[in-house]
Amino acid sequence: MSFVIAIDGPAASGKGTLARRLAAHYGLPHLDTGLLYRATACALMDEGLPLDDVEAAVEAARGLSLIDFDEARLRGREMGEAASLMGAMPAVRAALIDLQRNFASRPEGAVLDGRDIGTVICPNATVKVFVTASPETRAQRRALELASRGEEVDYAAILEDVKRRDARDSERSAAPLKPAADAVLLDTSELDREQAFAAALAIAEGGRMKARA
Ligand SMILES: Nc1ncnc2c1ncn2[C@@H]1O[C@H](COP(=O)(O)OP(=O)(O)O)[C@@H](O)[C@H]1O
Ligand SMILES: Nc1ccn([C@@H]2O[C@H](COP(=O)(O)OP(=O)(O)O)[C@@H](O)[C@H]2O)c(=O)n1
Repeated sequence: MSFVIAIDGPAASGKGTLARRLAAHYGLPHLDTGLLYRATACALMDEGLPLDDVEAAVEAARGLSLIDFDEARLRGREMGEAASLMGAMPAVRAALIDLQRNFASRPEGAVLDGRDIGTVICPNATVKVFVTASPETRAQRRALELASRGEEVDYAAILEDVKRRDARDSERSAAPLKPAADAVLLDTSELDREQAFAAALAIAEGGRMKARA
């Protein structure tokens, strides 16, 4: 039976960390779909094109190749902001659907994390988790992450980034950030990485058992 786990949530909530660990636990492939939006923005920047050029963004999205991703660059602060501009363009979202659904349709299943996995990309996922944490907690985690990557960090500016991105992602017309009706909410504000993983694993096991029954 194919086992698809959809993890959604706002910026720096811990989606990627949980998705990676669940994928390793179950031996499933993992796709961080935020990287698709980040790589689309990066392609425009590299060509010196404005980030509101919809046609160029769609072309860049269609031309993405998962194996070419320079993750260190894509995960920088500037690219997160630019990616959310890409995510607000319905045509860019449409151009990325097939790649994500193909990834999710592997026979064994897959783990995908993003903003619209449970609502749009994989509405029939076996398990859906919506990960949240307070904006202050998320900004703190992102600041530590960026500092560990060698970026200069300003906590107040990162908190502003997180709030601005939350608002843009939640208020856009196409696939806004929101929990699917059948998603389980997981607030990790008070949980360390191990506790958050244990909670996510319990949710995943619950969904797996239910699907088998
Ligand atoms: N429960 C947690 N407690 C503390 N730090 C965490 C927790 N979950 C994730 N992190 C850290 O927070 C940062 C953002 O997590 P990440 O999984 O990349 O979030 P997202 O994919 O939602 O943007 C990473 O540096 C990660 O190691
Ligand atoms: N499935 C997805 C994934 C990301 N995105 C967009 O891409 C941006 C970057 O996503 P990300 O998951 O890499 O960002 P973080 O949550 O890691 O900060 C988000 O702010 C969204 O606007 C999206 O619209 N849909």
